[in-house]
Amino acid sequence: MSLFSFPMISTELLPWLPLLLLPPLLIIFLLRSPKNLPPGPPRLPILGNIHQLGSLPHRTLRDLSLKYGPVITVYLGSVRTVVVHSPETAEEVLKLHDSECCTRPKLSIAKSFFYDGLGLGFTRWGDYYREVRKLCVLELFSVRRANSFRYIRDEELSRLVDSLSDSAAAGSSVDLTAKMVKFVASFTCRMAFGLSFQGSGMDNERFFELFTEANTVIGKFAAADIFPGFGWIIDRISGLESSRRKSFKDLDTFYQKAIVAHRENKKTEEREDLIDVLLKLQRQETKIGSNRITDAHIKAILMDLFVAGVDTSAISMDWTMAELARHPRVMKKVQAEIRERVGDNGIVTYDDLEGLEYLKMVIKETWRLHATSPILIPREAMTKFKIKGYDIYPGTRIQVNAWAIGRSPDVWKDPEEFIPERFIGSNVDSRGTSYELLPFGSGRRGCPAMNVGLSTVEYALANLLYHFDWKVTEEVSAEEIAGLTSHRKHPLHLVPVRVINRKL
Ligand code: HEM
Repeated sequence: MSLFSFPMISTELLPWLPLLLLPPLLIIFLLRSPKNLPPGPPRLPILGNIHQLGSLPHRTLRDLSLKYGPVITVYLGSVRTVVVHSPETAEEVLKLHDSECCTRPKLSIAKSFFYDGLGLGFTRWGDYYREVRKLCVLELFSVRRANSFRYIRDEELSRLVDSLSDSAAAGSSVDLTAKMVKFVASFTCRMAFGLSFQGSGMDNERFFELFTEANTVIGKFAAADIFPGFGWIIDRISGLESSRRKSFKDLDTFYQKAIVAHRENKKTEEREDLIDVLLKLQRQETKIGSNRITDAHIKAILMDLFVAGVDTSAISMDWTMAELARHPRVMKKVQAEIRERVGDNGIVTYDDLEGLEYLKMVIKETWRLHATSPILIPREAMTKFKIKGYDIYPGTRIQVNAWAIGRSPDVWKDPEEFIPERFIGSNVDSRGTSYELLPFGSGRRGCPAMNVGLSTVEYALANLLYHFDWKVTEEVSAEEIAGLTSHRKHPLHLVPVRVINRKL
């Protein structure tokens, strides 16, 4: 046999070839398949564990963790996902190994809705991400900038209180859920776009509609993210792809018109809004990484701001008011605190907020029971590391079950009860340094705008509780529906009773 000829296999052996190849293939498979993974439930081919997760995955995952331990592996289709369920393991992910798993997985929504990773929330880790986050934190979410928009929050709050006062005078019940979403959305719209625009046919009402549509589309589960290769076909057949495309196109057109209106000086609001800030940076040829700021960058940042900022703040207010309606003792106590501090000044000011200790406990207790983002936004491991001794391999998706940690009997006494007093003398903080309570996440991917979120929620709630008593005329349910965020299932209907008569 020449040195370069292939060894010949006798023709009688050919039918047995598959059988002969099986043992070496099996050995290769076993050697290559990852070892020492966190435990988890058995999975089905193709589907993985997706059929077990149900409509409220944070609850199902918590139940699985009771059986398998605080770190579990589940498969979303073919995507290996590790979910952690205790403060210690959350700290391992968000602090100890933060730098090794601070990227986001490549999700289809990032490409189709978030300008292919030009924004923040769904952008992969890297130089670009670091630069865009720095720009947002310094220029858009700073305390100084937040303070410059206080007047908008005041005006929108005054509008909300006036409309609630009208309902109070008529003795009629209001859909407080809708009113609070509208309050946050209007505030955010004015902060980003200014009050109104001339000649372009757009207004904040229209944007509000577009935004509501977008939230529905974004919350929907995409097959492309768990069945790489063929999931996109399912999304196309189910109509998800086309509804995402339509919603994106509508918002993109809206943002573009807003940018052009600003360039042409057609906005009516005198004061500087966020588009002004971003356009100024564009004119100054400021760079994000090696790129000059384009309109696409500005639109991507606006998209993040609306998607990440409006829903989360409004949901936090909604759950708090619902829990207060369900717990009259706590409602009375928090109102007494606010009214005693503010007296007949006619408005709760930002300075008053500092002294409202019980209100802060009420909000924390609400976030403990109802994490706005129950399993946070997924991360992805970039290197191999260990959590609680288990091996986490690059490419593994990682989720932190903040909802389960908030209800863990290992962490909290009477975890299912709404007892704000549990925070008296406790140093558990909501800003991402206490892993028992993670309303804003933590680490490199934690919420970059928590100051804006916290002050909106505290300020609005303090004033709603100062100006009105709230009569409960129907059962207030704590049922939830989960998407990217966790909403209450039924709108909150309460009857406002005006108690402080001085106008804002
Ligand atoms: C009470 C209000 C808010 C709550 C409870 C909240 C909560 C969160 C949570 C849980 C995350 C995910 C953190 C993680 O995965 O570790 C997040 C991320 C984010 N939030 Fe907030 N948020 C609020 C307000 C806001 C506001 C007002 C804005 C913008 C104006 C905003 C912008 C963002 C952005 C851009 C991200 C993505 C960060 C990244 O991936 O790098 N949030 N927020």
